[in-house]
Amino acid sequence: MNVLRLGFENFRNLCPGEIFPGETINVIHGSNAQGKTNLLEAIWLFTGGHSFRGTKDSELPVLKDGKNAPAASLSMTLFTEGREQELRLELRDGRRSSVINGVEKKTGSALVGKFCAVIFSPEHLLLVKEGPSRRRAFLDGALCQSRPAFTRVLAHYNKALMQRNALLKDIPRHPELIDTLDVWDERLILFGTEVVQERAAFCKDLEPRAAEIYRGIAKNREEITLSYAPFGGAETKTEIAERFSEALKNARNADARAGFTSVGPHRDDLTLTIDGLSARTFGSQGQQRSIVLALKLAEADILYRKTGERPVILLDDVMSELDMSRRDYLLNHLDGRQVFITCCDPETVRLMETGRGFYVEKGTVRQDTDEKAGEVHAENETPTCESE
Ligand SMILES: Nc1ncnc2c1ncn2[C@@H]1O[C@H](COP(=O)(O)OP(=O)(O)OP(=O)(O)O)[C@@H](O)[C@H]1O
Repeated sequence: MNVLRLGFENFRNLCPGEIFPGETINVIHGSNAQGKTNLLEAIWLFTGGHSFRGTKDSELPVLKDGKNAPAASLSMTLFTEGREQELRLELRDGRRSSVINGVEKKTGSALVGKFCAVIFSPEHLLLVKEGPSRRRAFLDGALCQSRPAFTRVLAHYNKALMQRNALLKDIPRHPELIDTLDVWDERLILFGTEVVQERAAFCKDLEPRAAEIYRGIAKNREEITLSYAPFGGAETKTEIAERFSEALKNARNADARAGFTSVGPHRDDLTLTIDGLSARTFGSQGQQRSIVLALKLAEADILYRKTGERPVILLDDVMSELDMSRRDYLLNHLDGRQVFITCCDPETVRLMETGRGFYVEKGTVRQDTDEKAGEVHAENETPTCESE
């Protein structure tokens, strides 16, 4: 799929306007705090997801006299499913509504599945830098997008886990309740086994793709591995269920004392290595950035294989800490994908062999005159918001 046009009105600091992106690389450049990420965020919201910066919907419309305006409006012309489609997203009083090809929908979630994108923002570096929960969230998020049925399985597992934990907290006051744990153990094993199998199958799919992309980014100088192997690497459904059941039994008394469930897929990790060493402990800033990028781009490829539509790639502030050859990979070797990259350095635009540049200043977005190399910005005069 390809974004052909994006329109924005009253959205954050962006001056009302529209852009016509190219179908390959689109570099959005400008100084700090001019509105580059806001533009990326406007595109992202068409996935139906929340802001990737954790902002509430009511805070997204433009600030006027210290208050957010009541409404913001975004529109997109998208080429998908073999034709042009018109999408509109309205944010009014913190609520979303949408219009898809002229048909009004009461919710913004009606857009889910219409527009697909994969986002990399600096916060995603926590996927390598922090503990296992970030990596589990990455796996589960990617699985929910590519296999919607997984969302239900995960919800059932989390519900059973919550109920088991509530029961464990009651046991010190009512020791006789310990026998009723069996019911919740059964449910945890039923859904947990499926969670583990789905994650393991996804990682098997993801690893060769991510490794190939990483080799491209690092110009074949480094190798990465991904490993998700809970319960001693058990593979079959029966094996996983047996080992999970055994682990729950062994941990039962300790869990009752602690008041929570200490074993299961909610404690799993995805191990990432670069040249055999833990990416979290030993990876440099550039290597950590590169491995997260490889995971995200591989996730996009898997989505493409499952849905037949290539997700749009949104890369926010990805260039800093990457050397020239890694930048060159992102700008010139992501063939067949529509990519939006934000950066401060106008030199980045000159490294791009084909694509479009957009210059953002004080919320005004202008397309560069030079289609190929994006010779800085079109007009000589400083663009300003009409409302200023
Ligand atoms: N609701 C809003 N209304 C008006 N302005 C806003 C709103 N939300 C954020 N801003 C402003 O938008 C400006 C641009 O933010 P943005 O994150 O897009 O910058 P950027 O160009 O990506 O900068 P950087 O290179 O530093 O990441 C900020 O100065 C911010 O204060």
